[in-house]
Amino acid sequence: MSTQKNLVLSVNAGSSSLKISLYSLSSRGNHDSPEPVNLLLTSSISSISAPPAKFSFHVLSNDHSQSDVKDEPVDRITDHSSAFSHFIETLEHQASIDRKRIAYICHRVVHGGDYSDPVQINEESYHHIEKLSDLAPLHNGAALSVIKACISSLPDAKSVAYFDTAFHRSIPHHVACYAIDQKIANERGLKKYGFHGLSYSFIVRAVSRSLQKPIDTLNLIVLHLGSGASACAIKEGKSLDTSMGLTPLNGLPGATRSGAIDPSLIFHYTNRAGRITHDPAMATNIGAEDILNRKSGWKSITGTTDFGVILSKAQLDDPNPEIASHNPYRLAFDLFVDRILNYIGSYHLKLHGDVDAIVFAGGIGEKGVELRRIISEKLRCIGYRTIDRSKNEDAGKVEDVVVDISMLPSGEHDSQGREKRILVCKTDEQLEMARQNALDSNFWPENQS
Ligand SMILES: Nc1ncnc2c1ncn2[C@@H]1O[C@H](COP(=O)(O)OP(=O)(O)O)[C@@H](O)[C@H]1O
Ligand SMILES: CC(=O)OP(=O)(O)O
Ligand SMILES: [Mg+2]
Repeated sequence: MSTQKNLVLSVNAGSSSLKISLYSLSSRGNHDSPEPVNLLLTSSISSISAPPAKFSFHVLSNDHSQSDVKDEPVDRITDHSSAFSHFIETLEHQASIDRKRIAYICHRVVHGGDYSDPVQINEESYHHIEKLSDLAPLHNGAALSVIKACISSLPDAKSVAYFDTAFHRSIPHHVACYAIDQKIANERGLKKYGFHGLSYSFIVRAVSRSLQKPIDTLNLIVLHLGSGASACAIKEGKSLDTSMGLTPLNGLPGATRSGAIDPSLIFHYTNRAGRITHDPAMATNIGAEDILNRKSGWKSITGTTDFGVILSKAQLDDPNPEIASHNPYRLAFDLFVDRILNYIGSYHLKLHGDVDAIVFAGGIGEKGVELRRIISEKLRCIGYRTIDRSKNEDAGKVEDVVVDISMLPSGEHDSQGREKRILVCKTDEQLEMARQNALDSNFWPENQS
């Protein structure tokens, strides 16, 4: 058994899930290898916020059948930290991998404030991330609880934080600014930060490779639709605008999040609209942030956080526009389509119509066949390709990371040479972090040529 310390563990604390992947570094100096890391195992814990949580574990080896677990309900997983402990126990018992070989643990940290690069966790960076927790109430605290668990269960590995916000540092100042007193905005850092950045960076690279088009020529409208959902306008490979804002609450609705509302709504919703507080004396206060982050979205409209269930019960074949007034699943579906179209329309204009592709990603974007079909039909009037029914239905079944689901008459493109395709991308934030880690000379000086 190898004892080389050359493994990278990537941990992605989403709002409702924990996704973990373990990689080894590809042969050093092998520039032909498409990725600088090789996947050894993956694990995911979903439905953390809608128990029982479901645990999956998959080892990539010739004989992995004995160690595989698929969607096993685990009652004792109640939060991200217990989810991570369950993973570590399974790793110990099911996989013959020596934990001491893990050199780095990459943590997806959703809010990084003004950090533009990954940072190694030490007392100072830990406290900085902790201070930002109020700006990502469903995420930063969960990521910190996993970082703590790693420090105690994997003491030989170094933890590094990778930030969702970093990708959006290219958003122009006037786009990131809110129309409020600029002195207060500057003092308090009140601006659009944007999230899902690790996913967007992965997607830009994957689409560039798939379309064989350099990143700095790529214009995309990407829809990352998961428990949290956002849209991003990407110009020449960089974020131009995105739908989430100061916090991951703004923009599209999500599993338990309202998305954009008139900010005054909250004062009419409840007269106890205080802020979320960590002070136990105030624990009974139903804060505005709690209502909008945890008690809204699909859960509040339909009772389920699972968009797959919403699609199956939305009676999408019924063309009656009134159906949404008595079918809550249809209401959720129609409302989501409406909000997604708001962003596509606006980003299409911001990109002057020069768009290479609309990309669907995230759990809903990758699995929601009907959502893709209905949105794509509405995009034909602005020049996007018709989607191919069977390519759309099979997108989740093929191995490819990027699947073109549009009917594309070969060589056809608009006056700017852009083909306006519709793509599905199996995004992978864990791989994005591991890749960035493996290529970083600060972490692997001996691995660089
Ligand atoms: N068959 C399906 N069709 C549409 N959406 C689905 C399906 N299965 C799962 N989903 C949605 O995918 C979401 C999870 O997406 P994911 O991107 O993995 O979430 P997270 O934000 O936790 O990372 C679930 O909350 C569920 O709503
Ligand atoms: C930023 C965000 O909402 O992330 P997730 O969708 O993983 O919860
Ligand atoms: Mg996610």
